[in-house]
Amino acid sequence: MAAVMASRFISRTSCSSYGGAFDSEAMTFQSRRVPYLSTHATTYEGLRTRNVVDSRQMQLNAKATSRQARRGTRHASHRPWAIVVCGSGMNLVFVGAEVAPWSKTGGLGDVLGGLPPAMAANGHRVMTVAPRYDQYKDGWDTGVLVELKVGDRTETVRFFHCYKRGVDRVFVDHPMFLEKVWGKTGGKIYGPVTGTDFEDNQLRFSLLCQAALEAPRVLHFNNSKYHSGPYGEDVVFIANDWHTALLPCYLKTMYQSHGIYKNAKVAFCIHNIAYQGRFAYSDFARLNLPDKFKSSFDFIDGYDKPVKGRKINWMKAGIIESDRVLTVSPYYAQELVSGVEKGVELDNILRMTGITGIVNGMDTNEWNPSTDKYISANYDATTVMDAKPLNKEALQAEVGLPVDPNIPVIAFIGRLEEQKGSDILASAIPEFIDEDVQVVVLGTGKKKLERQLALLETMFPDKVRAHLKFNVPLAHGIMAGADILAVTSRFEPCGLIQLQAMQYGIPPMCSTTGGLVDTVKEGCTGFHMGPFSVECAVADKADVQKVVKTVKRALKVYGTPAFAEMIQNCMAQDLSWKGPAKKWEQFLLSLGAANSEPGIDGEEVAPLAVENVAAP
Ligand SMILES: Nc1ncnc2c1ncn2[C@@H]1O[C@H](COP(=O)(O)OP(=O)(O)O[C@H]2O[C@H](CO)[C@@H](O)[C@H](O)[C@H]2O)[C@@H](O)[C@H]1O
Repeated sequence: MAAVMASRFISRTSCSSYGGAFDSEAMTFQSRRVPYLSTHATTYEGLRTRNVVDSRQMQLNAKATSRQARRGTRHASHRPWAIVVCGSGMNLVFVGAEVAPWSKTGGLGDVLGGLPPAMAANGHRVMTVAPRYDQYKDGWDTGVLVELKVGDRTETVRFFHCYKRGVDRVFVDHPMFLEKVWGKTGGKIYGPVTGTDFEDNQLRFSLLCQAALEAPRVLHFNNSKYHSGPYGEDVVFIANDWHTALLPCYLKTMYQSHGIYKNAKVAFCIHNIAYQGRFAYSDFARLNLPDKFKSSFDFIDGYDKPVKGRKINWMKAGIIESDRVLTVSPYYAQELVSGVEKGVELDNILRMTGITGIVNGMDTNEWNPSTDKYISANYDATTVMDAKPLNKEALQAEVGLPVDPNIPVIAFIGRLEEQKGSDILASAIPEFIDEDVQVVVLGTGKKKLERQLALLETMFPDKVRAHLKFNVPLAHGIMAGADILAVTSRFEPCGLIQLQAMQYGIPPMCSTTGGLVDTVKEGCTGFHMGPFSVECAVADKADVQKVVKTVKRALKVYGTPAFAEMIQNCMAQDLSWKGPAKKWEQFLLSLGAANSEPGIDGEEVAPLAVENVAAP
């Protein structure tokens, strides 16, 4: 440990000038730390020390630019897509286990894909740090390596990078990530099969947290015309879910106690409290943290998994050790502090720390029915009624259901886990399938839940299709072609699926929980079924009836002027990250990190940039 700590802090003394001139001195510092890398580094565009800018001058330039932007006088006419100029803002570093489109198993990846560009568009300097699970075509080798103490070994990680939509996308390269997934990012990020952790997950995510703390200090980027050099120390880290919960602990013990990152802050965002990272108490030793942190991790529950009795709980520590905690909708924030059931035994801690809810936005570049490359007939609010039958026919043909645009199609898309209540839907289907209706399910997850849906397809071959895959084009095809989206979640922190549905003119039919309450209005943009039991062992009979009743109610409205109005209401909303990004800005400013300033009212940088589509 000591040796690594030493090498870590040498950089501090040898780079005392940074924050001043981002020049070749900094490069020398890079080379000193990792001498055998200097030649690689010079081949990397992002690391070249062209455009040397004095940081103070740079800030003044940025402020002037920002003022011009507010007056609307500065547009990059030579690049018609570059419609944004940036203010001085904040230095933001989002850290997460997945980042779409490079890696995604669900909504966490979407948020780390979509929110950072929206923050960049508002004038902030933004980086994401996520593992390199694959050989991403667009991720370049920075040639920068750091050594980190992970468990009882010293590991070397290498940083890869690309700059997209105003965001520095940093990927942490290490065999613990790359060799696990190796070209198949879907579903293998966390374990060999759904619901099972990789044995070394604690080490993998310890490595991610430490690498994320190094990235703003050691990486020098000149891609943006508004910012250059390293991010430095006045940074706000945004840690997402339990995988990143060690970040505030390492920040305090490895950096702040040595005078580094003194003014940095950490916000901890809960996307799903059901996954907390509970491990054996003895595993605390693997984390290389001083004993004083033990109480933040200490946790006792009544479960036998992964071990009986006393445990460590990563999320608990993340909540306690961060500066502030937030989650992805206001209603979910209320639920989390309401009691043990919804707060999953961390409600007491959250009542102590407090928690803020900001509803998620969605990526309206990826999900735009008027430009969607995956759908048969592109449309907007004025043409939706003409396009829907065409897209429905295409969907029915693709999944092998009888092609008839007059039959209403109910869709379900999601991870097949108890949270999403696919078992509740499966129990309800036989009770409403006699109606004139078809059901299309797209999901992958627990084998038991997959089998249940596959069986329904066998029982009702002309009416039910279960595609047990992770299939992005089909997800888009479903959104364009279906009429109603069933969201049968037992709990739902925010939910992006209902936002995507509304964006495509599909009124969701949803349980009354979490972000579904904040985003779907009964009778206006969708149908509410009422709250469901969070008991996961079996599908509660009363909840099954709520689904059956609401399906029948929705089918009565389908095809009427009231339904057409709901479609219009759905499509009239601005569901993009623009509004939520402003709320995030207010929240992050309230942390008071040094040199934090508001940004500007921006649009997304390069909204149509084709290079944003990452491909393994
Ligand atoms: N089989 C499949 N094929 C293709 N695409 C599929 C798919 N299954 C799911 N998806 C996609 O994955 C995403 C799912 O996002 P959600 O937010 O609805 O749920 P998730 O529970 O994963 O996220 C968690 O984090 C997010 C982000 O904060 C919260 O909104 C949410 O409530 C919380 O549970 C959507 O983009 C959806 O289109």
